[in-house]
Amino acid sequence: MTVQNRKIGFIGAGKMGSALMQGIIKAGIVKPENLGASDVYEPFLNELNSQLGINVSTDNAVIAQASDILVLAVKPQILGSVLEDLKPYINADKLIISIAAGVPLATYENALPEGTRVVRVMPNIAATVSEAASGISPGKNATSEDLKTALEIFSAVGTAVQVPESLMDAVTGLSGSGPAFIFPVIEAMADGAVLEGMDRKSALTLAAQTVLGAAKMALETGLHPGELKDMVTSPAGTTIQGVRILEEAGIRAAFMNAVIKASERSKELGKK
Ligand SMILES: NC(=O)C1=CN([C@@H]2O[C@H](COP(=O)(O)OP(=O)(O)OC[C@H]3O[C@@H](n4cnc5c(N)ncnc54)[C@H](O)[C@@H]3O)[C@@H](O)[C@H]2O)C=CC1
Ligand SMILES: O=C(O)[C@@H]1CCC=N1
Repeated sequence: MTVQNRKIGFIGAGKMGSALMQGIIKAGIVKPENLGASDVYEPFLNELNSQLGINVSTDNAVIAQASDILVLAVKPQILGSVLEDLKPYINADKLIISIAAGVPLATYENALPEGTRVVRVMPNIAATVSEAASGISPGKNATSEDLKTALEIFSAVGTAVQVPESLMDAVTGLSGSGPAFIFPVIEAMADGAVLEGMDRKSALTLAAQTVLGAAKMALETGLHPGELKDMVTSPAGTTIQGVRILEEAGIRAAFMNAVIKASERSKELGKK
């Protein structure tokens, strides 16, 4: 069964919930009238209702009852109380998809009624522009159809891969948090060009397109990133001078450590 004609509800319509809803509507896999969202903050709901034409409510129970697929998009820290509130409205006919960082599948399976079908997903904010990178792990009661459903939803807003649950914290540190590691790179590279005299708008356009182009080459050529770097660095040229500066600054260790630290924080959030 495809997701078309099934009702998808979001509990939490903040940054990630609304990014996903925008991406899903843009992809056309679900009609706005089959999409719903609840949040404690009414202005977010009003905006989504007027921009996307989806159903909204400040009552989680209303959205939970109306949905075949329920996406949990609230902070991990409040998930426990949200699961308690939702419990009376959940049964084995509904598929629960959670995007909360760190929280293990077992937490949902233990908190919700016996047999509840849960899939854990870690997407990223680029769902807004249909370029999310998502890791997906099905829970013990999820069927192969449920996994297909999750893959269909998250492939519609970018690229989605199934990963063992043991790697979900690594997915969180890498692609979940990753956009926030790259935005400062774009900003800082643009700053360099501004310092050289370029206007800010052109500098940001060129910096962002450079990141996009490099990412596309890595994905489409399948070449090792080191080989791609070698294609740019002419002997005694400009690039190798910049590469040396980045290596002196410890850029590789900095990025590795950022991913590791974020993954560790994901593990910590899951223990609460
Ligand atoms: N922001 C991101 O890039 C990503 C976030 N996530 C996960 O998505 C989840 C949401 O994160 P964000 O959207 O960034 O946070 P956010 O703070 O923007 O959104 C959370 C929303 O939940 C609402 N909320 C609070 N209590 C509620 C309740 N009792 N019932 C219903 N709604 C309630 C808030 O008003 C808020 O709009 C988190 O679990 C996070 O780990 C996952 C991947 C990427
Ligand atoms: O920072 C966070 O906790 C969330 C999870 C991944 C991206 N944002």
